[in-house]
Amino acid sequence: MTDNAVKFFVGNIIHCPAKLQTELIENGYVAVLKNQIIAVGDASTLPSQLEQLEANYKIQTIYLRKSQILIPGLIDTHIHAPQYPNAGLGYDKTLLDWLDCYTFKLERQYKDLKFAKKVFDAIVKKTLQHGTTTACYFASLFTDASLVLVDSVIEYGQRALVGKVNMTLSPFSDYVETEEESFQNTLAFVNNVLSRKVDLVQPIITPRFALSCNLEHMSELGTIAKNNNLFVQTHISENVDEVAMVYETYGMSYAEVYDKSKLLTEKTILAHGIYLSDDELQLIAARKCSISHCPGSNTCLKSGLCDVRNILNYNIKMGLGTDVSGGPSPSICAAMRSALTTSVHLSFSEENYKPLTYTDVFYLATLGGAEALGLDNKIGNFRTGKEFDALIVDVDVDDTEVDYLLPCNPMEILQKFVYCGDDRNIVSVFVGGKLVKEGNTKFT
Ligand SMILES: Nc1nc2[nH]cnc2c(=O)[nH]1
Ligand SMILES: [Zn+2]
Repeated sequence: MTDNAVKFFVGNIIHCPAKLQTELIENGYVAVLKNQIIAVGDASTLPSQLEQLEANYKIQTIYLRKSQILIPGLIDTHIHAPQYPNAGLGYDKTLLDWLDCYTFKLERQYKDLKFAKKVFDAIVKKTLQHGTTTACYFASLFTDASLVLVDSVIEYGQRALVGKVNMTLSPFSDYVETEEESFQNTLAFVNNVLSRKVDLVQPIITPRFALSCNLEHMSELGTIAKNNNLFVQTHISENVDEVAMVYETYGMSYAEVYDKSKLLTEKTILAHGIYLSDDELQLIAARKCSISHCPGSNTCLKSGLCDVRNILNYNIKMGLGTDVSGGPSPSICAAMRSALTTSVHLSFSEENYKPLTYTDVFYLATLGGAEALGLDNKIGNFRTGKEFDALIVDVDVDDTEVDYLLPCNPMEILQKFVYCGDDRNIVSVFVGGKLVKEGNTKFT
């Protein structure tokens, strides 16, 4: 497609204009110039739109089929790129043993930058294939390997936050760093990423969790985040043994530990949050942090059932995370399904509990994720002025899970995609207006 052309995507469009709200623009259009959405509307007004623009721009029109919908790109708010080779493995353990027996042993291997490149190319390509237009990555403890992930993300055109992992406490003497190394290497990583001046990619400060860093170290990392206006990501309250160990170590709640380290800000993404008390949720809400819900991981590591409805009631920003390889799947579509299952399971033991619906998890996977990552001014839905991160979803593709035997209306197409779809139903993926995955869509 020509770069200075205005592209009109015409057909059925579904997005979330606000928290937990879903809008269908039936027979609508989204007009895109370069990376930006310049107009959204009803296709009946298209002739007058085209007339206005034709004098100055080339026009390209992409007509969606009846079995297709245009939706915003999916957002993974928590994923560990180096753990991808372990996806599907090690679920005989729970969190703390899983870290020692499987995860650290794999993560130690990323001094080998050839191995790093192979894995990072694979995970970036795979997540894009599954429609993840934005990912918030835990990269490696090693700075060079973390920069290899930045290379892969830039090469394949994904939008991403990438963090060098920090940990000074670990069972392995060759997989740990001193506080000084952590501080210096984090600064070097941040400066390297910022110096590339790539709009799509930003560094994020990444203390692993309260059991791998001490208070002083976490405060220093918080200072780097503050001085450079960066986001912070870490884990919180994922597993009962972990929560107990944090209390034993610090004599205060998990959220208080991070608050004491000045890590709780409106630019903080906390993964899991299953066992947070009301006081902790109030504190997290007051600090305006986000929570990444990782239901696939919470199930496979037998961590527990996270009550999303309860967290949303505190007005805490929330998105979905695959948490590969705590979670087995790199797909946010799978995470949506897993969030639905978890919510239904919660409803079995709580009277009058209203389980999440397919549109609720669609919100979490799109605008919710954008809000959690502080990117809702840029992406998350099809508001004019935002960047065009989008997927064309088709439920009538040969050789997939979905047989399209009876016509579906657009909301049913979304519902089918959420419950039955996979990457084969994502026929086109756009990041910042650029086509990064092309399926069987006709460009006219
Ligand atoms: N799920 C998960 N939880 C963690 N807590 C600390 N590190 C990790 C990790 O790598 N994965
Ligand atoms: Zn994680």
